[in-house]
Amino acid sequence: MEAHVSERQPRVRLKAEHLGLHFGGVAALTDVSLEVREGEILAIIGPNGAGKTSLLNCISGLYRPQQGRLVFYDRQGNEHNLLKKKPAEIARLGIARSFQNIELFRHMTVLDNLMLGRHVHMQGNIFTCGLYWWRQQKEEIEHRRRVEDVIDFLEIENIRRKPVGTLAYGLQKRVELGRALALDPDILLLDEPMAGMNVEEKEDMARFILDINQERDVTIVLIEHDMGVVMDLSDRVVVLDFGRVIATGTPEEVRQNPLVIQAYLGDEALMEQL
Ligand SMILES: Nc1ncnc2c1ncn2[C@@H]1O[C@H](COP(=O)(O)OP(=O)(O)OP(=O)(O)O)[C@@H](O)[C@H]1O
Repeated sequence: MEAHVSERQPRVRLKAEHLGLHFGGVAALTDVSLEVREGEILAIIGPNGAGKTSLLNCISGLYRPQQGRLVFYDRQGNEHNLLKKKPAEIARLGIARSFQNIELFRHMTVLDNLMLGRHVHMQGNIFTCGLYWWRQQKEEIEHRRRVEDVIDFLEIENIRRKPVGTLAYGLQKRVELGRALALDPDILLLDEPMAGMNVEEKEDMARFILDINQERDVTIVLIEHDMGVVMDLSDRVVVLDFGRVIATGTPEEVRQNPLVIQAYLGDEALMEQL
C-alpha cells in the first residue's frame, strides 16, 4: 500500500505586505512583502544600502513605515498589528533583536547586561516593590534562572562577572546575542551577527545560531554579508536591492537567479561568494 506522507506547510509567524518606508526623498523600502515561517532561518541579503537594516528596524518598531502592513502571529495564532506597537511591546510579544553595532552597556557586567535583556518581562515597580516584596523576590529569582540558563547555553560562564567593554570583540557579539536570547524570543532578528569576526569566532557563532534555532525552537531572521554563512545556515533567502525584494527562495535558487547576479555585479568580493 502506498504511504501518504502529508507535508504540512509551516505556520506563518510574521507577514510584511507592501511595506514602504522613506526618509524625505530617500526610499529605503518600496513595496516589500515577505513572510517568516515558523522554525525557519530566513536570511535577508543584498548590497550595501539595500534596506536590510531598515526592514529589521520596521519589524522591531524602531522605524514606522509609511505604507503597508506588518503582522505578527503569536503561538496561539492571534494576530498583532506591529505598526501600532512600540518597540518594548514588540519585544514583549516575543520578537528580539541584536544590533549591527553592539548595543551593550560596556561598563556593566555580562550578567547585568543579560538581566537588562529581560527587563521587558519584569512587572515590578516602586509600588509593587513595597507592597508585594515577596512577589518581587520570586520574580527576580525566575529572571535570574533564565539568564543563567542563557549563560550556560552560550558557554560564557567564565566571563559572567566581567565588564563587557573588557571582552574581545567576538565575545561581545556573543553577549549581544545573549541579551536578545534572554528575552525568551519566538523570533530572533540578527543584524550581521558575524561582522568583524575571525573564522573561528564565525564558526562558533554559526553553531550557536543553529542550536538556538533547533534546540530552543526559535525562528531566526538574519542579515548577513558573508554569503558562505548564508548558504550554510539559512532555509530561505530574501534578496533586497534598492529597497525592493528582487528574489525569494532557497539559497541555491537565489544564487542562480539572474536578478541577484545582476544586483551583485560590480562587487567582486560579493560575486566571488555567490
Ligand atoms: N535613519 C535614517 N535616515 C535617513 N536615511 C536612512 C535612515 N536609515 C536608513 N536610511 C537610508 O535607507 C537606505 C537603506 O539603508 P539600510 O541601512 O537599511 O541598508 P542596508 O541594506 O542595511 O545597508 P548595509 O548593508 O550597508 O548595512 C539607505 O539609503 C540609507 O541611507
